[in-house]
Amino acid sequence: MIDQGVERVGEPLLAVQGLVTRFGKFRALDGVSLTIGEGESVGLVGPNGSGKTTLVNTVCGLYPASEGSISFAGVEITGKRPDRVAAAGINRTFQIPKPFFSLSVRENVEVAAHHARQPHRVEEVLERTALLAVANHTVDTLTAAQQKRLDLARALAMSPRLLFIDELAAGLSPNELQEVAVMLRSLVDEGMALVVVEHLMGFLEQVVHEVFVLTAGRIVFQGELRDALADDTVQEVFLGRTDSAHS
Ligand SMILES: Nc1ncnc2c1ncn2[C@@H]1O[C@H](COP(=O)(O)OP(=O)(O)OP(=O)(O)O)[C@@H](O)[C@H]1O
Repeated sequence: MIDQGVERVGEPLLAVQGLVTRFGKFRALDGVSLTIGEGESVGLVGPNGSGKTTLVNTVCGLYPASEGSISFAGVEITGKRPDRVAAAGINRTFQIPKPFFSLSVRENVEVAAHHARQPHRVEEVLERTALLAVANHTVDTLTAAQQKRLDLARALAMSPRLLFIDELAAGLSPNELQEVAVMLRSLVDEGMALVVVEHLMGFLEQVVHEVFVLTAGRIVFQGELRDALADDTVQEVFLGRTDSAHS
């Protein structure tokens, strides 16, 4: 069982303080501090290699924190195993989904639901992620977009309070992107907190309230997306790719 602790009123849902993640001598995260409130939806943007996935992996317990602390709903989770972090209510999707390929879509979601904090309706998750029609198919028959939706379905089946979305949009068609944006927005409307790692600003602006801009393992901006795009430091960070960042 995860350390239950006592949830304090007014605590942010996620509080990251002075987080450093080292690979050898390289500091992929170099003192990241941020808070995310219950039901907030934020974007995490930054150039390739700036540390976005490392931040997700460190919060989720896949990488050990070298320094700093992470607490969730007032309970320290620094150094907890990924399954303990998930049991506490933090789930995530992967840039490259890792389903059980020999199982059906429904079985994949059932496995995740088995570990849920609260019993969850598998059929509801399948419907919500538009996978009901292929629920009995094995995963190796799915398109790339369906595999991404399955990854999201598995995360949702665990009833997270905070969900990290790691570049879900890459490789989706404009229609699929729009559907995913609407689905994520509905999760936020229902009170789930979201952290969306994404390069597509047009997608982000439909889903998040504000963004954190990360470069070289440090947060250099926090605020509304439109202010981020007008910020000198942020423009410098994206120098050479500012145009595509608006797409
Ligand atoms: N397991 C690892 N071992 C060694 N170095 C790593 C590891 N994971 C990430 N890094 C390095 O840490 C830095 C941050 O990588 P990370 O994947 O977090 O960046 P990112 O912002 O998510 O990039 P992208 O947008 O390309 O996904 C990079 O220099 C990367 O090479």
